[in-house]
Amino acid sequence: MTRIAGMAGNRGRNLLNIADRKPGGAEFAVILTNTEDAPVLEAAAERGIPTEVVPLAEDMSRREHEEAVLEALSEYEFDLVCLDGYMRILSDTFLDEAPTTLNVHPALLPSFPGMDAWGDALEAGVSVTGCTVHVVTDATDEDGAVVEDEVDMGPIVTQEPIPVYEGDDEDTLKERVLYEGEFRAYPRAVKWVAEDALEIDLEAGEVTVDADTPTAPDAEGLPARRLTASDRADTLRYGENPHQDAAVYADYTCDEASVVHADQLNEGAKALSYNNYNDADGALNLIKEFDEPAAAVIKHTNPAGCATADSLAEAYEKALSTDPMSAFGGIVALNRECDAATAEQIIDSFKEVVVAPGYTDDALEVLCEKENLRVLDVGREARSASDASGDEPRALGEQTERFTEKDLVGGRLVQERDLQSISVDDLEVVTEREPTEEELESMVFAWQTLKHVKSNGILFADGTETVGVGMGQVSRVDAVRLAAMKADEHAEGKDAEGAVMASDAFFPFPDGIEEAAKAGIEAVVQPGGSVNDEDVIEAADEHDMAMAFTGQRSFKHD
Ligand SMILES: NCC(=O)N[C@@H]1O[C@H](COP(=O)([O-])[O-])[C@@H](O)[C@H]1O
Repeated sequence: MTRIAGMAGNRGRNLLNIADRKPGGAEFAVILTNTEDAPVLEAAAERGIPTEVVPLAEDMSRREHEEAVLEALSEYEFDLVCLDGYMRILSDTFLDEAPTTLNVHPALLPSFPGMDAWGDALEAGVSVTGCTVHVVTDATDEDGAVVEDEVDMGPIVTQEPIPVYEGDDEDTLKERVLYEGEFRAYPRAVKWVAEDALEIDLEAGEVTVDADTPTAPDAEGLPARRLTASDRADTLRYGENPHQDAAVYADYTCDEASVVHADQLNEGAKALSYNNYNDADGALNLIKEFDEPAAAVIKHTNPAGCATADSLAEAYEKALSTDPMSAFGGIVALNRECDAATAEQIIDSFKEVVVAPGYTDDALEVLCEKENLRVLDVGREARSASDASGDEPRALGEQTERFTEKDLVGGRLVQERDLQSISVDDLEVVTEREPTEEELESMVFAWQTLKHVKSNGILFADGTETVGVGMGQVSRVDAVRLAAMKADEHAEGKDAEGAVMASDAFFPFPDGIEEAAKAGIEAVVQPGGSVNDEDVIEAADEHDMAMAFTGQRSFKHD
């Protein structure tokens, strides 16, 4: 276990923070100050940490004081020294005898060394400053006099950026640097030491972080520390509910067609709400799956219906007729320029938002009749390559963003987007009956659509249109029942008879197949991989169903 000797001149906030968090299990052996009334003494004592005071007597030289400090510390065992506002420059007298000594400075060194890091940062007009944890190196000459250019210049261990906001003064900026910056950076550095992950080469002036530790960058592109910057593009009326404040932030490096960067063509209409953004993003992601003309209607991020067809109007009609009641107040996404025929259908029932890669003039006129229908254009350049007139435009379906993230209390989950895309060749038929050509096409469509349904998700499809969606159930068999109920009670002009069922994970028991058979399902696509696969296949064979395994899952939990 790493034991630390802390040295502070005043409050020692960083030392106390480290003492409370014990990064990598590190603990304090002692905290020493050179000031008798330093507040850190009481706070350390409260935590049961031994303290030492080594005042700087008037006639004491730098080296004599450092020798006295070493003497006081000789009572303790420690393998790391952490400075925190210890306002004495240390010479080789101390540093040669002490183990690795770290300090934190409230700026991104080598910018703004010295005593007024915040003032200097504000005066320079930087929009980002931060803090630096560095190894302390000798900044004195042979006589023990300070060499200003050497102060705060030891090898950098880690840094933390902090934005400077419009209207910041020294106090507000200092607060942010000290608490949001230093409270992250210093424990990180101590953790690395405690995990033996740091290699410090003082001669070369270099610090390297051992690549085998979980804190080091990994080869897959998931960085040890994720720094993302995005700009507030808009303050929203409210969040998911009226009592929640919210804003949308934009990442200007994103090349992909996106709702965040879409133009709202009927500017006079209400601005998009938090839920509109979220649902429209889900809708756009769904129709990016398809090359053929595709339409989807989304409610609460789940598809109420989705279809591909020869024309956009036909695709929309098929998507809507899956569950027109649920589609009320929904978000429509299209993967082709919206034409007048499609627009006429869209305004036929209440919809909140339509998002498409462009609109004909006639379509726009029709859509703008509806005051509260927000019309979003994701841009000509985002159009499907086949029907865009520009020079090699980015295809709408081209997905360039690699990761998604979800905030958790105290951290966040980051993962690669689910960019899986299957073809008929990927399907492994496991039943006695082979699927027909139409069933195979339907399986692929159902699978790509199901990727956008919350788990546990079940989707019934006929041809390339949905007929029933069972979303977000805590049991798979209930999801089947829900899809069957939707197909039976809500779908218009179609039902589950002879349809294909897709399941986003394997069936753990044959009951899901039994329910599907009752609904009229004749073919199933699912990942496979259950210990009960044999029983599930047997149930499918009994009903003369064709079943194919994808070999991969398509969970979507949020
Ligand atoms: N170059 C070192 C340096 O500037 N250190 C600064 O002193 C603070 C501690 O003082 P405090 O105990 O008064 O909060 C530290 O938080 C750091 O920002």
